[in-house]
Amino acid sequence: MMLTVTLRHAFPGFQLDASFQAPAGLTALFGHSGSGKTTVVNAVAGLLRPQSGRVTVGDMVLTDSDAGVFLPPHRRGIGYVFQEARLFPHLNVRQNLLYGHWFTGRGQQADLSRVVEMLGIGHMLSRRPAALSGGERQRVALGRAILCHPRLLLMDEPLAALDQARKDEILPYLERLRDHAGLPILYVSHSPAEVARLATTVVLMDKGRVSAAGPVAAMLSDPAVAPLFGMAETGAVLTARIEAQEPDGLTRLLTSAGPLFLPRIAAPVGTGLRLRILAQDVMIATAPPRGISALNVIPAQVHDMTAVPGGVLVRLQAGDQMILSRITARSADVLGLSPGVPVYAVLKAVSVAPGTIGVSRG
Ligand SMILES: Nc1ncnc2c1ncn2[C@@H]1O[C@H](COP(=O)(O)OP(=O)(O)OP(=O)(O)O)[C@@H](O)[C@H]1O
Repeated sequence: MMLTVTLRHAFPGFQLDASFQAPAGLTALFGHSGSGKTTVVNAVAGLLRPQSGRVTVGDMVLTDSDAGVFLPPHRRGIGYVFQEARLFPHLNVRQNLLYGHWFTGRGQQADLSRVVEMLGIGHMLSRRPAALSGGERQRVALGRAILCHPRLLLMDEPLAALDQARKDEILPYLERLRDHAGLPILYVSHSPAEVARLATTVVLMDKGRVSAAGPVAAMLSDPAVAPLFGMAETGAVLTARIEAQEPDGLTRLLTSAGPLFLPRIAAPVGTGLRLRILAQDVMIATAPPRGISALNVIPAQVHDMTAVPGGVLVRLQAGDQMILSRITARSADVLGLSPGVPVYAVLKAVSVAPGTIGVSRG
């Protein structure tokens, strides 16, 4: 199932001209305030009729200006999750989940059980929303959206109103949804950390246009794109698999670039992970360093170098993955770096915060 979007719409002083595709998985719509994200979401939802455009999910046409098609919001089969959960305060969790479902059959029961289990909300079914934390309320809102059997989920900054602890609590459920629901999720976010952890596809918006779009790992390691997330947030995403839990408290990971050691990650051997490695945490050496505390020394090759404010962003090819490192121009010069030069990327084990590590299927 794929969402395809082509939109043209003019407001006084603002022109939207955006096209992108969102495959199954989570597509993050990312961009500055005023870049047009909400306008895109409204047009996909059917709240804004674009002056011209076409929106389809699978073989279902939601909007087609040429053919005069414009389905109203309630006929689009879209599940919504907003910043605030918007649950009914007088209904308990179970009633909130089932709101809008008329018939009670065995299929529906099985559905409910599956969703309740996926979101870990079984123990709160008889509680009212007032007795839930913000994160728990958002899980119920997710459940309600899925139980309507949507073709597409629209999420507009669903974590923005939560503190970090509540965000951490709900992120694993969003990962499960992304990996198991089998439908496109269009997810508006301002947070590079969320995009790095959750997105399958990233669509970058700038002044009403799509300035770049593609798979998350390629997007976040692209020197032309990464700095737009902010220099301190610039970093590549690596996929890895837990290979062993070591007796001294480290977890040994396998990546295509070689082994990686991080402080204990509480997940079973074999679990697929997604690691966000910030460019400012990666050092470069031209010979294998000795007598150094950093545990991770990854053989790599300079792919390209881009001048950025305060230094140079070096893209390193390690195995079939890309790592970014931000160093000063002087260091780049002293090391004699240029494309093709073999190097070692050096990473402190503790620089990858446990809360930023994502779990992915496969
Ligand atoms: N109904 C409207 N009438 C006129 N201008 C509008 C209307 N809706 C949006 N705009 C303009 O379109 C531009 C894009 O707005 P939009 O809300 O889509 O941006 P955004 O990327 O979602 O921003 P934010 O991250 O702040 O929510 C803005 O300049 C806004 O003022």
